[in-house]
Amino acid sequence: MKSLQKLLVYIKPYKWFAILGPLFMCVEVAMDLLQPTMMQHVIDTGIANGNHAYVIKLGFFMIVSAVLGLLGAMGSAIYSTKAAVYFGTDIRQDVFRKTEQFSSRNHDTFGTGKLITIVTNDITTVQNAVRMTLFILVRGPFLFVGSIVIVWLTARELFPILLIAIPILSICIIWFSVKSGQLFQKVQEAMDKVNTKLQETLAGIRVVKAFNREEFEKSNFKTVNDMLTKRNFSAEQIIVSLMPITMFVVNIAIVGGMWLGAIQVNQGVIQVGMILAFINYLHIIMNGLMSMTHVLMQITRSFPSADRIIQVLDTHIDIESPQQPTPVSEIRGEIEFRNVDYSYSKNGEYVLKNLSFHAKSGEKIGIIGSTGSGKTTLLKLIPRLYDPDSGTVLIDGIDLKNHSLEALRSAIGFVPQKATLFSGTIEENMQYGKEHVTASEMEEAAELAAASEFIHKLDGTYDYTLMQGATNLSGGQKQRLSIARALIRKPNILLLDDSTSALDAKSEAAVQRALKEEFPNTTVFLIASKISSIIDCDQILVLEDGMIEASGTHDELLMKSSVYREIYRTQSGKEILNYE
Ligand SMILES: Nc1ncnc2c1ncn2[C@@H]1O[C@H](COP(=O)(O)OP(=O)(O)OP(=O)(O)O)[C@@H](O)[C@H]1O
Repeated sequence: MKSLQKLLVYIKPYKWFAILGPLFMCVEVAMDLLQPTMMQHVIDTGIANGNHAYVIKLGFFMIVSAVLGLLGAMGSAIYSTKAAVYFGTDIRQDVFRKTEQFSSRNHDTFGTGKLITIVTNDITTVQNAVRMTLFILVRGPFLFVGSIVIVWLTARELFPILLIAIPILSICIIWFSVKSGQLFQKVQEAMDKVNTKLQETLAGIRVVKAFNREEFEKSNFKTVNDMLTKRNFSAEQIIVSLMPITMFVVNIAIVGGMWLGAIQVNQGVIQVGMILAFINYLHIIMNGLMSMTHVLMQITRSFPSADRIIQVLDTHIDIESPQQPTPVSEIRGEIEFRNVDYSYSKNGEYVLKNLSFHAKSGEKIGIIGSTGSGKTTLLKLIPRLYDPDSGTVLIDGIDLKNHSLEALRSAIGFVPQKATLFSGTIEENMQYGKEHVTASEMEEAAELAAASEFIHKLDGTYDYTLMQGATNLSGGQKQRLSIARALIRKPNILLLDDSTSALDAKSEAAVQRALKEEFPNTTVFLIASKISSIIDCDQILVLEDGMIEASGTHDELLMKSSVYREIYRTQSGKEILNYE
């Protein structure tokens, strides 16, 4: 409820549409309410007395009121829809902007499946609730209250029937609205699971096929899909069973009205036209109540959706640029970790434990260690994708948290473990590295990343279009493009997370050489699984279970690190005998 109220600020810019919609609706409702009374007069005054002129006159008024009603309904539909659609568009834009600002930890908390459900389903649900509220909510109470008032004024003899029927109808409607709200919350949760499963399976479809796991995934998907169907079914059942129940109550009321009316017509108290008008008003009352119910259901259904949207919009972004960053003319790339601890979950085990090291500007730092020892996590702390739980990371002697986030990230070239490229041309992907990139800059970066040769074989070279996930490139080609994209910005800090693993030995050597010769002042962090990839580094960090087991040059580590020696022995087949 509160969340929906909070979201209503998004209607402010479209307040005129939101006012005009219900105003037009008032015209329609007024015209609808006039019809039965006019009909009553046509029967009781015109037809009963053989007054043809009166019948024609009222018939003309009835047509005019029907046309006005139609115009009112159209105007209301147009303006209500405009207000609701723009409202939804603005929220979608803000939710997208917010998720872009999310830190990696914020992302981990929500999960991609849930975020997609929020941007697609939840916003549409809230948008529909606003549209229906503007379009129908005014209509429902107006028809309802208007009919009751008119029956009181013109057919008071039949009013007792309403006194019984209306409370019964109201109780049914309130119960159905509350129940449907609870059930739709469960529908949304089931929808999250379907989205997450779908996204995961589609992203990994090649692995699914290669391992012949189609049947397994099919049955997994069936489980979550069946759950969604079951919950949808329960929720929809509630909605569809409301109409027959309401109809039943109204029909009983009509029978009661006719019975009471017949007695009074016999006694000469009322005329037949009044009974017909009363039955019409009963139908209008039911229509009004049904409209209100649909809106109430849509509104209660939108509560959980609004909560989830607000959850995103109100999420505290745990990594933000400082209000007053320490002014620096240029980030040189001297990096120091001081007693850094990091854990992915608040009370979880530390992935990095009391980590300390110092890298001078322009140094090449190799990182090696067993799987899950924390290498990638260490790298991710440098562009502040995560912040340490304790300890400090300093660049050029200044705590990372005091650097402008934009300036910091602009100084860094990052090549993630999994080469992530976007659908679009190669040039557009290069522009991720540098916005206004020239043809010669692209060529230079591609050359350094050993990507030029294969790009020139592609149809359209830099205009070649990559499909979603760059599935029309090989793993090695994706890696090279990903490296070129990082090099194109001539970064002062370059982070390579096992980025040459899919390159052949010759290409890897070419990239290593290019880094050394063309980027002598760039501090490079190079995670590798092969010692040969980091053998020439100025400093190598050996990570073991989140701690630095040892650091030094290749020769120093052969002397002092048993872990490093073991890796070397396994990879080269050589024993090192002369260590202390
Ligand atoms: N987003 C995450 N949420 C929770 N735990 C994570 C997350 N990412 C990594 N971890 C855990 O943190 C630990 C270190 O992971 P990390 O990716 O840093 O290791 P790594 O040394 O780079 O491994 P590899 O050599 O396999 O790439 C692992 O135990 C991993 O399960």
